[in-house]
Amino acid sequence: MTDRQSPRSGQRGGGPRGGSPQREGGAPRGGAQRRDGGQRRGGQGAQHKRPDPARMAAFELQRRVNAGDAYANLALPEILRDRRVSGRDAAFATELAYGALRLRARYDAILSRCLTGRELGGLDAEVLDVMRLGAHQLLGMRVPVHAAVSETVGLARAVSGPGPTGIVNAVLRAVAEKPLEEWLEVLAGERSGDEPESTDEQITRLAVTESHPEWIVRALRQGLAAEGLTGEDLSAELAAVLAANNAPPRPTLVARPGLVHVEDLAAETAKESGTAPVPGRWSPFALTAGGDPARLASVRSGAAGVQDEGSQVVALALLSAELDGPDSRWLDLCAGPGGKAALLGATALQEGASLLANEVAPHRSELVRGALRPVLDRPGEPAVVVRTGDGRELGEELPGEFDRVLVDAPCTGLGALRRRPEARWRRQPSDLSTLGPLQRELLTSALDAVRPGGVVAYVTCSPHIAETRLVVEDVLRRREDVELIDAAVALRDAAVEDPRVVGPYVQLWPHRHGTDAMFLALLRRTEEPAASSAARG
Ligand SMILES: C[S@@+](CC[C@H](N)C(=O)[O-])C[C@H]1O[C@@H](n2cnc3c(N)ncnc32)[C@H](O)[C@@H]1O
Repeated sequence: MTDRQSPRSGQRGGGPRGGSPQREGGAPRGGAQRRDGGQRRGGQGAQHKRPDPARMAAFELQRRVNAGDAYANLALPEILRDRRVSGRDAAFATELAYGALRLRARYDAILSRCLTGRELGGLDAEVLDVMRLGAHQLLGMRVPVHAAVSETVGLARAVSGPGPTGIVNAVLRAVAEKPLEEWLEVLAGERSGDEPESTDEQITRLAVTESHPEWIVRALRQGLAAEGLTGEDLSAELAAVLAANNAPPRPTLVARPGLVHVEDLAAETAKESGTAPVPGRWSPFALTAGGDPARLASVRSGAAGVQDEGSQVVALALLSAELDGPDSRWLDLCAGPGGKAALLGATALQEGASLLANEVAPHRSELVRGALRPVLDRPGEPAVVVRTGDGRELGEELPGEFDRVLVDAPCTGLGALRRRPEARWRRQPSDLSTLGPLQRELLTSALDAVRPGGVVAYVTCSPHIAETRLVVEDVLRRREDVELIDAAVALRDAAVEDPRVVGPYVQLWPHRHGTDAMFLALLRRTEEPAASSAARG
């Protein structure tokens, strides 16, 4: 234990980090270093040597994700372990596979322009995945052309036999003829006449050049427009957020208050990784560091964890919101896997509050238990407790019981696309029709569970207005015992000094804040529970 640094008294941990997101893991540009320490020989003799394990690992991940239903972040560690790929090779494999997954639409558009007399869809799926990996080495990783082409041809031979090697070689050589900037101009196309680009044209163009499904480009545009952006500002920010989604973030750590001091965690990470950690830009408990967080003793003990700064600051904003009366019973209604619950639980322990962390999925409530392990099962009251159950029922079961409630609602996750390379291709607009009613019911239940005068934070890791402000406005319309309070004020009190964050809703953005695109609304109960039920009826 260190001295008690509370979210409500903590100081910001240093100046703005600034700069754009870094390349993941600092992978080498000229091709991976071989596990035996030898340097790759580029093109010479590559036709007859086995593909290197890093590229094989990247290919296997592509296949598992594109042909199956694997999640890249879960499958990759297993693949790297099985293929004994580690260190710089693992970083190379990660950057290669994640980049090819994220930028699939961009690369497919380029590859199809380089395929003469054939349709991309007519290629074997394995061959197409090999080509995507080749394209990313050439255009996204600056691997020298001879190495990228010959290694990719070797990979094609290893996975599909000699048949496709000719076409892979020809297509990649054509890809290599232009740098990325020129390809992007080609994809953007020549527009004739002086007519300004229409919104639909802009969305179609960006969907290809920035590799996102059109419905997501449209949703992000709407989210930015909801903040009052128009014209060139809107276009510039839309392009910036899409680009930010394509840049892998470095993992951010949280030093859970009262369990480890952020400066001690910084010293630990510096020792472990050999690189200087960078203090958080917003959260006083955040730092960004190189190396593998899982190797840190503080992470293994649960005193620290990996947590995006956006997630940290929305939880801190709930605790900063002004409250009259008691402030000792907190609820996290949708707690799995437990990142925000762990921050709330550590603070609860410091401040003598209790926390009920609720999660509907049993396997995810086990994850919550794991995240909360340093603060669970402490003798005496108040306590940090994990419950498995449907959050929609909690408002009726425990009406008016809590002073502060977090609803971190299940959502499309469109705010975290940069860390989930396949998510943009898996999510569908139809997901909103199941999530919308659930989000409304969970928020309603949270408002029933909070006492009059208490505060509810409605949070999503999505900037899609259908799951952010429209949900809140709908619920507000149906109840007379709830008022919206300015989340920007609470966020400022908690940590975030950014004049661009204007209430009452708060929307963080990866291109502005370097965080996931977290949404936060704060609502206060104003009447007795009975009145709320009547109003809901
Ligand atoms: C966005 S995640 C929460 C993330 C979490 N707060 C954290 O910081 O780690 C939403 C969670 O809500 C859970 N969930 C979905 N439906 C629920 C329900 N009816 N009641 C409670 N939890 C639910 C999901 O299983 C998921 O774990």
